[in-house]
Amino acid sequence: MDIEKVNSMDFGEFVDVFGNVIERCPLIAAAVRSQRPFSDLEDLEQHFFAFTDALPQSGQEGVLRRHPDLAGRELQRGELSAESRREQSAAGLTSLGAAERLWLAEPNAQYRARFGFPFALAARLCDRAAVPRERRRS
Ligand SMILES: NC(=O)NC1NC(=O)NC1=O
Repeated sequence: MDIEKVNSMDFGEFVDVFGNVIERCPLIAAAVRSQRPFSDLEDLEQHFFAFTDALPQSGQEGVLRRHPDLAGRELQRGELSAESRREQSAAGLTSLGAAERLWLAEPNAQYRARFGFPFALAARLCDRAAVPRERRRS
């Protein structure tokens, strides 16, 4: 994507395109847009990092709370964002059987009960093909 194009996007278009860079937090994209112009896409990415890093702990926990559980209810109900669906699919979570889903539901619930937000990880990195050969366990 061309950075000139990004810098010239109006508010609605920018939030449409980048509103889910931080899962279900279009407000962050709206705030980042105010920091235009960006020198390139890496610069744009750095602004998202800087914004989320600068949030107080309560804000960062709020961001985590917006994440759907891995292989959770939203997936079953078809309510994942396109990005989450792609990520969970890359990790094989969209094709689990009922027993495997149940097996994951328990630790998900325990984690949420203990910390107050869902267990979250970059599911797409769980795709074996995305892990460099030398870092694979088996
Ligand atoms: N809970 C959690 O990690 N959710 C997710 N992670 C990810 O990469 N996509 C998700 O939906």
